[in-house]
Amino acid sequence: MLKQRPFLIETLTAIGLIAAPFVLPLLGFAPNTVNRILVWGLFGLGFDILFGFTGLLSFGQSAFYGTGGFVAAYLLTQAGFPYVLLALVIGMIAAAATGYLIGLIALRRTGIYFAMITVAIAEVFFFVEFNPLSDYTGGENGLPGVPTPSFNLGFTTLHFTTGWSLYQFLALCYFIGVVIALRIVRSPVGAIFSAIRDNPLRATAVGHNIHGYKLAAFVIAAAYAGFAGGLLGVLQAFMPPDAFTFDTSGQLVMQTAIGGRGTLFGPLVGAAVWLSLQDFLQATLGLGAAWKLVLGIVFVLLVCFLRRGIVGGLVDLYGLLTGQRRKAPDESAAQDDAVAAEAPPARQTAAAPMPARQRAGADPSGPILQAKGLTKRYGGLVANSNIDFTVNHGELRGIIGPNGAGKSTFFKMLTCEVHPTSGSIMFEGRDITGMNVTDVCQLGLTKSYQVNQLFAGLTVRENLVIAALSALRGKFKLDLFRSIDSIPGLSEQVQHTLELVNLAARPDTPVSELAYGEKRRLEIGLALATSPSLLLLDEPLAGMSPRERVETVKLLKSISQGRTMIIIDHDMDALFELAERVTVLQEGRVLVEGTPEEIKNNSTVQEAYLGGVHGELAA
Ligand SMILES: Nc1ncnc2c1ncn2[C@@H]1O[C@H](COP(=O)(O)OP(=O)(O)OP(=O)(O)O)[C@@H](O)[C@H]1O
Repeated sequence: MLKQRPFLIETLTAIGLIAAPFVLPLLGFAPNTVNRILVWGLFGLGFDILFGFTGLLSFGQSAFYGTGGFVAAYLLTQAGFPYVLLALVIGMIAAAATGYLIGLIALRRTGIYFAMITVAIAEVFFFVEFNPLSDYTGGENGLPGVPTPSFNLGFTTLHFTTGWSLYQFLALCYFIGVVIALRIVRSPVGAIFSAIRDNPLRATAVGHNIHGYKLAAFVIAAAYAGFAGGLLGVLQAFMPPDAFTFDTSGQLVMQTAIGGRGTLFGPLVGAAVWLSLQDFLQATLGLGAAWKLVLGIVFVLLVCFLRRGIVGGLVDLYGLLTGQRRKAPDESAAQDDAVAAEAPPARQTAAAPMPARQRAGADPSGPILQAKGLTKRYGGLVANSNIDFTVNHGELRGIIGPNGAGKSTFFKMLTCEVHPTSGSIMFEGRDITGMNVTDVCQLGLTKSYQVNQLFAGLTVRENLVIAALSALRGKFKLDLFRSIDSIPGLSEQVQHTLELVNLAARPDTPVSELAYGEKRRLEIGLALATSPSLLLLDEPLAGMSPRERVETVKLLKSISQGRTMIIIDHDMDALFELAERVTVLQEGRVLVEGTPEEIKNNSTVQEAYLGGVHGELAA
């Protein structure tokens, strides 16, 4: 998430764009090169929202660049449409609509399969442009005669023709593009984009409809591409057919990687490097087609030694100088969980319990959760068998069982991460069997994970913001231009959670710099920030030192006030101290259920644990 410094980046961008015609010629930049850089930069703004912020690597942006470009060029050259700006906007809308339809298909897959689908779709567009639609697109000849814009102001007419004159129009378009992109990445939607990039599984689990948000990012990128495609036709007075080629998509990806993804300005800087190198190596040194060899070497060096690109490298350098270095998401992820340093002891929190969600009509004295006959089979393996399980409002239930007893699978079924083979789950009187994890979280049932599932590239506060946004905004809302700070109750809820999990002293610390115990507390905080009425904790004490365990048990006690919780853990002493009732699972079945005292003295339970933690039980 970009830091909220109102208008600073916008002001610097405006100054840069105004100064460019005076400074860049001194550095040897021709106006046409600068104009091409601006078009690529605008194209890249949308792509960076998709790739840099949302983590979706598309190799098919040429499809939208070409669509927007050819729609605008067709209107202006073939259909006699006189308004250049309006034609550009229509082209942009056509590209966005195309992006919506393609996104519906491509986003059904993730990772490399998503990327492959985008390549295939771009190839289809290239074919369609050349063959069935060649009457409209000009086929291999493209569409010549695209006019430049002029605006009649009544008392005078402004003409933007070529060179620095056209630059003014392109610079204004780029500036508006930057302002819109900044609004988007600073909005709640922008925050959720970053969460999807860092950990889509957890973004889903804290209650966000990530498919909807990914589609939004895809459409935004397509809209930017469409507008930039239209500008290409205006810039060249000709809409070239190669706008649709794979080279266009590939060049955009490389420019973004060179300039720095997730920075918005990376694609512009990457385009400046690419185009100036091209001009210098081809024209000045006369290397011809061999210039790409040099470019390839530059690209490899940059990717190896400046992983966050030029802009990312500069941001890191600034961070180093000012002591606020932010690690790249993948860099953080690599270090996540490798840090098992001893955490500072947790103080017992003074924060009052956060209000849990209460469904209208729910009986606050009866059962909040009822599972009947819950069975889960993985092929021939029965992980859970015919489990009947009831938890009442306000109860703190413990679940124990030897390794492989089926505890985590049981939790996964309750939160609808996996669907039961048979049986049913009622939550607050509603049948949630077969629902998805996002909807169940929105109803007020969520869990903290056995293995940390944090947003590794974000800070502690930003992590909690992602979770709190789901409770405050629902699973999907397109408030693209709203400042995240303007959401009522958000900062209070985040602050409250920070205090509850004793991380109020480290809100701006990146996740990668947290000690292991702190990460575990943040893991619990992520679940808590969604305001659940039933909170499941899967081994919250796992991997903690004895001192951390004692402190975390205190923390769990304070969290449990006014909340219903189910805790799985192997630490019997801790669980017997916390829970009012304990359910023992063995080989996927409920072995016995009772008060901690009854469980401790139960001979069947002791039998189940013989050779394991029998001593602990007897203690
Ligand atoms: N996705 C899966 N595919 C196949 N088998 C699975 C899957 N998930 C769990 N199992 C199997 O189901 C059984 C129960 O696993 P589960 O993780 O629920 O146990 P657990 O009690 O949580 O264990 P632990 O205490 O070690 O975390 C195990 O035999 C496990 O190998």
